[in-house]
Amino acid sequence: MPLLERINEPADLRQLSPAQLTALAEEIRHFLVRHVAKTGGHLGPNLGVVELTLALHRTFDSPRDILLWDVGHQAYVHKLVTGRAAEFSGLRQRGGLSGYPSRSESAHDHIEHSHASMALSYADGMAKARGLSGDSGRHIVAVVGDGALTGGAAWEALNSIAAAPDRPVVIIVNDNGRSYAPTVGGLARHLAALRTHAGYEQMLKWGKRALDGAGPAGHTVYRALHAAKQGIKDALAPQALFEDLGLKYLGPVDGHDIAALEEALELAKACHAPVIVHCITRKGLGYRPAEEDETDHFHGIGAIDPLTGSQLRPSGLTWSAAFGQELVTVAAERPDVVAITAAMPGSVGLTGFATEYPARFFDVGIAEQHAVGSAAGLAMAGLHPVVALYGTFLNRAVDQVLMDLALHRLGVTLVIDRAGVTGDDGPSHNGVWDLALLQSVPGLRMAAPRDLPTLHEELREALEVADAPTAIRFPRGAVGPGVPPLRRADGVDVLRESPGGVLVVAVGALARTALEAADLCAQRGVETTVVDPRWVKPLSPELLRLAARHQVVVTVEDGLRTGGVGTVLLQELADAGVTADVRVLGVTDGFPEQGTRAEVLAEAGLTARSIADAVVRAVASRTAA
Ligand SMILES: Cc1ncc(C[n+]2csc(CCOP(=O)(O)OP(=O)(O)O)c2C)c(N)n1
Ligand SMILES: CC(=O)[C@@H](O)[C@H](O)COP(=O)(O)O
Ligand SMILES: [Mg+2]
Repeated sequence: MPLLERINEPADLRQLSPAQLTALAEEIRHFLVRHVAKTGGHLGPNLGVVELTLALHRTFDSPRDILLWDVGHQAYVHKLVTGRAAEFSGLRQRGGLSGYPSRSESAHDHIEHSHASMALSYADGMAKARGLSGDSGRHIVAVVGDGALTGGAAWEALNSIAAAPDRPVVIIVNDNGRSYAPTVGGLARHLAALRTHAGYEQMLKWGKRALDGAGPAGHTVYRALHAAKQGIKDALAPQALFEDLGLKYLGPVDGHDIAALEEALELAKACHAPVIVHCITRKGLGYRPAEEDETDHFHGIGAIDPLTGSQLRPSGLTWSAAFGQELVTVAAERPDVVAITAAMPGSVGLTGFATEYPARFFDVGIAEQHAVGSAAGLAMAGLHPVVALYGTFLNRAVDQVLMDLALHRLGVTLVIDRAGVTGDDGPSHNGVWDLALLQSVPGLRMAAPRDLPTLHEELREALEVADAPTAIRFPRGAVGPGVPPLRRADGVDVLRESPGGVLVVAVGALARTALEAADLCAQRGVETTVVDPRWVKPLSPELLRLAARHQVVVTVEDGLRTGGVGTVLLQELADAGVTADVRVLGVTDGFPEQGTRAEVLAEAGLTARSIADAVVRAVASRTAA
């Protein structure tokens, strides 16, 4: 019987011999490749934490002890050893296993969102609560990647954790040297310097073994060496930043050597003080296509051929790639244009720009607030920064957009990728907040391209704005076919025109769906005019004039219904005394259950059929009134 089938709970791991643990790790790697190749997911990160997860669950007693996973994308092995192997065929699917920890799945799970650099804050809070409850026997362990450690929130928590030696937290730094791309910055350099410790520690071990064979004299020499260890350490290796903060530092430890890991974890457990265990791991370990993938070691993949690692459903030209290609073109004409990413150069389409213009490209690590804040500095110096990030991660930098960009009226362009529903990455990844959040930013101008031509146009228009922040937002996935306008009036693209009294205002990439809905309406005797406002903040006066000429106005946006474009239009029409019947269609549940983008959009009533139903109902109720 496969060993994995014998593991129903972490305690089962403690019965295994070292040889069985090695065999189990092998089985787990095969299991991960077999399943994630079908479902897609974070294969590379999870292949890198197999031994670490086994050692953690053998040393600590979850769920009595708390195991926290920063980001949580690397918790598949944790799920496997906590009784969920049978559910992996439904990973990241509607009604299936979440791609992140989920309290509804298991008492072993705690943090459910996927936003980096927060686990240490939970650990600090839980440690304080443990102190108040007197439950000193409970260990609190947080696994934080080297990438997540570049996030400011992690240092806010470390500052607090280090200040309380009587509030022990075990911090596992899972250091594989990468976020997606190699982790950047001074911290990454420091961790790398500490990693060289590995050589130093090996040298000590070798010295011990060699001297052990030399009898009492050898022991005397080794004891002298060991006594001088701190001096040697300071001389040969960098003084660990963490120790200067007041945290104990253990490591670096080979993150794939279960015995060495357990030795270090037992030491950490016995520390009874805040302690860092610095584990050196390799993302993608044990699966050659991931190991050899220099882009991101299969950080996050779609379905692949497990034999070759090749993508089964290549997506064609994505919005991210289209943006990146256009920015490279523009940058040739605009030497003032610079680009910033928060540790996701490939995902947001900036790899080409980074290659062409390395001096004008900045990866700030997983630090969105700093990405926007540093853009303010670049703009004040006369440059035009383009900050490319995912919609859901922009949320944590809204204050910087408000106070550092808008208040100073700085020409910075935010390129908001994965805007709108993403779906299979679960509720914390949908980029549904940007349209509503940014509506509140004074002076900020926002565009939502519907296809490639409008992406190019609106990006260039945004880059011309030097006295206010601008934002361009587009969804995950392929750009799709063009949607040519019949005509453009004062910035508004008329996509379909009819004498009927219904106006459909389609925001961004949903324009094509809105046109399909218009066809369905026509089949039911309702003729509609469909327009794309292109710039959704501020709304064009022409849009208000168009709306005032129609009895029914239906707005459609891939974003929160409350506070989005439709809400603003409704308010502006009311302010102008327009009596049109306005129906706002958008995402009403900000935290939809995971599923495909199509499933979540359907649930939100944003399919062609559901939009057509809404239009026909609005006309019927208007007629009845
Ligand atoms: C605030 C935030 N920004 C960006 C991301 C996207 N993201 C997911 S995992 C990841 C890299 C994490 O690197 P690390 O913490 O080292 O974990 P590893 O994947 O190497 O195990 C990033 C940037 C995120 N989850 N949260
Ligand atoms: C965990 C995380 O935040 C990222 O890895 C994210 O899952 C990537 O999303 P995309 O697959 O849309 O790039
Ligand atoms: Mg990493």
